[in-house]
Amino acid sequence: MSIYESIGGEAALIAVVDDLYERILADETLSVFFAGTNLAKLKGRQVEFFGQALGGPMLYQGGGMKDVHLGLGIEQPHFDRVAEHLVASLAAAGVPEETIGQIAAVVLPLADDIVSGTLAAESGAAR
Ligand code: HEM
Repeated sequence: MSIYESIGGEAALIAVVDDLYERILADETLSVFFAGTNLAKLKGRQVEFFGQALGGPMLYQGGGMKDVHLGLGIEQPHFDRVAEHLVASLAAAGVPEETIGQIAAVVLPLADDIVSGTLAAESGAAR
C-alpha cells in the first residue's frame, strides 16, 4: 500500500490540503504569496501533487516545482513554515507520526527546487 493509500486516499488528502491552506492563509508571513491566486485550482493541483508524490496511483498534471515557484521570492524560512503547517495538518487529520516522518522525507528535499529567494531575473541569470 502506498503512503497515499495508507492515509486514506483522495478524501483524506483533500481534507489535509484544505486545512493546510487555512493555516497558510492565516499566517501573515505566507499569505502574501497567495494573494491573487486561484485557490480552488491550486488546492486541486496540490492534492494531485501530494497524491502522486506519496506513491499514487493519483497522477499530477501540473507544472514542475521549479518552474511554478520561480521568481516568487520564496526563501528557506517560508518553505520551512509551509512544511511546519503541513506537519500540523497531517497530525490534526490523525496521520501517525511515523507516516508524517515518511511524508516529510518526500517533501523536504523539494526546497531545492522551490526556494529561490531572489527575483526571477536574478535566478535566471544564476542558472
Ligand atoms: C511543501 C512544499 C510545496 C509544494 C509541494 C508545493 C506545490 C505546489 C503546486 C503543486 C502548485 C501548483 C502548480 C500548478 O498550478 O501547476 C504550487 C503553486 C504555488 N505555490 Fe507551491 N508548493 C510548496 C511550497 C510553496 C511555498 C513555500 C510557497 C510560498 C511561500 C508556495 C507558493 C506557491 C504559489 C504562490 C503558487 C501559485 C503559483 C501560480 O499559480 O501562479 N509554494 N505549489
